[in-house]
Amino acid sequence: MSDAEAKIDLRDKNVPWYDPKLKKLGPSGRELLENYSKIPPAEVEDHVYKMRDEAWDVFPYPCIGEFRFLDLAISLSPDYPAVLQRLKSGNENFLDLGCCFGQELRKVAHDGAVQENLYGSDLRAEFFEMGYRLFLDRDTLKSKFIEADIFDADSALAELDGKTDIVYAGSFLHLFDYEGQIEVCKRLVKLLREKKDSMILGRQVGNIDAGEYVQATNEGGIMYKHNGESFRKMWDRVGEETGTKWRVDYDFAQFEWLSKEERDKAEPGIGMLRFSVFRE
Ligand SMILES: C[S@@+](CC[C@H](N)C(=O)[O-])C[C@H]1O[C@@H](n2cnc3c(N)ncnc32)[C@H](O)[C@@H]1O
Repeated sequence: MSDAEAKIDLRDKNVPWYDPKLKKLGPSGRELLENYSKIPPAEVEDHVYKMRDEAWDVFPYPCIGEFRFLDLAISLSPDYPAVLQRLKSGNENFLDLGCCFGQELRKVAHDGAVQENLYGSDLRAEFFEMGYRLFLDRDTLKSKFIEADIFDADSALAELDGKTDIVYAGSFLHLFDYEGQIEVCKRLVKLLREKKDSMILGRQVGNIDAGEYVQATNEGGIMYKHNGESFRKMWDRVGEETGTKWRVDYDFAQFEWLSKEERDKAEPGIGMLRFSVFRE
């Protein structure tokens, strides 16, 4: 076991991806906690620290250690207005895949989506409990959470096969190597409704120089970091192997939350790939 793996096992906080201090709580995260969860503004930060540390003990992902679970991303997509319109209609289903706290699901619920049509899914059901406690909505949220391993074709997620219109996959595909990502995408093809414009949107860590990188927090220790073109090629292959066609829109940007100093120290070429993949 490597030193990093041992620290992960022990939930050690002395790792570069555990920020002792919240640098800045993004306005969308704060808005959600104050207006959806009705937490008094002066109590928001203490609540966030407490819940972050509890989630760290479930699994110490960088998105938890760096508080990125409150840096809401779905509404930054250029496709968000159309997605929201579709989810307000009451005719379409939404799945937040690898939802962790389910923050993006809460964002669309808060923005007016029909809650009964929203699903969250994760390998670790402990995160669903954390989500209710973070957002204080156990008795009000009408959405459903499904415990499932995305690689298990017989999991409870099968109830959504062919019935899902929109999938959000935030910081999810990058948990796997290239072949793992292909397998997940094929599973998504099965989950999505066989209809033009059923779609997947999301974001994940990428690199201008696409390829496999060592990442201790990933199962298997490898993260395939895409650039836009490699991501598009992956979907071409998924299409060929499933007899389907997909259009990929993307943008790639440097991590906007890093200071200039942190950016200078970061891995060369690293950035965030944001994508929307539409069935044709
Ligand atoms: C890095 S977090 C991303 C959380 C959230 N989607 C976001 O955008 O911040 C990845 C999540 O995927 C879940 N996960 C990891 N492997 C999985 C698998 N095989 N099947 C389903 N969920 C998985 C983890 O438990 C974790 O909650």
